Amino acid sequence: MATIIDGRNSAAELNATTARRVAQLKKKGIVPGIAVILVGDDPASVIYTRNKDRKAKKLGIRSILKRFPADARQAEVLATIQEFNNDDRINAILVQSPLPSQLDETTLVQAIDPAKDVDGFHPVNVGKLYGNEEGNYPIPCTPRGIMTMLSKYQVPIAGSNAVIIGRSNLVGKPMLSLLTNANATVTMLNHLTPNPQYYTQNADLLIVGVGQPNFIHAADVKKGATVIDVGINRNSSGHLVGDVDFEDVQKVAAKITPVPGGVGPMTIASLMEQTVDLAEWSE
Ligand SMILES: NC(=O)C1=CN([C@@H]2O[C@H](COP(=O)(O)OP(=O)(O)OC[C@H]3O[C@@H](n4cnc5c(N)ncnc54)[C@H](OP(=O)(O)O)[C@@H]3O)[C@@H](O)[C@H]2O)C=CC1
Ligand SMILES: Nc1nc(=O)c2c([nH]1)NC[C@@H]1CN(c3ccc(C(=O)N[C@@H](CCC(=O)O)C(=O)O)cc3)C=[N+]21
Repeated sequence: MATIIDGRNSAAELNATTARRVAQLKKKGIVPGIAVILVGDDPASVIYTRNKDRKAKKLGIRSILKRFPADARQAEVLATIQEFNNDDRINAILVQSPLPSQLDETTLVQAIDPAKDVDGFHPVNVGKLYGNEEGNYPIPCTPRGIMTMLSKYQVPIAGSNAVIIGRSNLVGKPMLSLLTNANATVTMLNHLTPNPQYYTQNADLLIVGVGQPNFIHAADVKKGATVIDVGINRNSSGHLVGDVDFEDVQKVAAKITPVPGGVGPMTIASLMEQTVDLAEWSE
């Protein structure tokens, strides 16, 4: 049976450190602040923003949620981003995705001050990660949380064969940069990849971010592999499930993340960590 990589426990540990860092900043009169912009009422986004808001307040981080109706205009969202850019009490800004189709996500993300870009989506920060640059810059929170868990559970990365399924800007692409920078040999699959098992069966580290329940079974996985399930789906009975058939895959994997309780809680903890990073870097 596989070791379960416990995201809740890892998140609790990280949040304790973040709370101590917030307390240190408060002694200097600094309160970290995050602003989340949510347009419309995509159910997953509503849950995610509520969890973030709750966690931020618990850790002593100022949290502002700015909500717009689904028919919001580009100019008004843009104006709000400018306001947060100019607000000294806010050092982290996040525009929740997905956005309604009348809004241009690229333009909105590029309007965020790169020093306040807590999602690490601004092209300046994307470029720094891609270039493996030194120094302080934000990186996407889901991949960051995954790297933290891999390190905590001593999963070897350098010299490993890593396979990522999915190529989004939020998950797959930043994960590709982080693993490549850490000296893994990385293969990234998409929906047109012929014979995906050819890759997955040779993966020491398999990262799955597709958005389909039961996408990965034991037969797809190399014995002794580490499997990271990023997917968040509802199954036919309404329960939250990942992309990996957990019961089946845990028979062959050495280490595996569950859903819920895996990547999700670490994403939020990493977002809080990075909010405090940005506050410290801007001191
Ligand atoms: N736990 C967490 O913290 C987070 C969870 N998520 C979850 O992770 C999942 C992925 O999110 P996100 O990256 O934003 O989603 P996207 O929908 O943007 O991307 C999905 C990716 O999966 C690929 N894909 C779809 N079908 C196949 C297939 N049959 N074979 C190979 N690849 C395939 C797509 O390929 P192609 O590009 O070719 O279409 C695409 O690149 C979702 O379930 C989301 O809810 C997301 C972010 C954070
Ligand atoms: N700009 C932007 N940045 C994101 O990082 C981003 C986004 N948009 N859009 C949506 C996805 C999705 N996402 C999740 C984060 C935490 C949980 C999470 O906390 N999950 C818990 C369970 C939550 C529950 O029980 O409902 C778990 O997996 O255990 C889920 C999903 C971040 N995303």
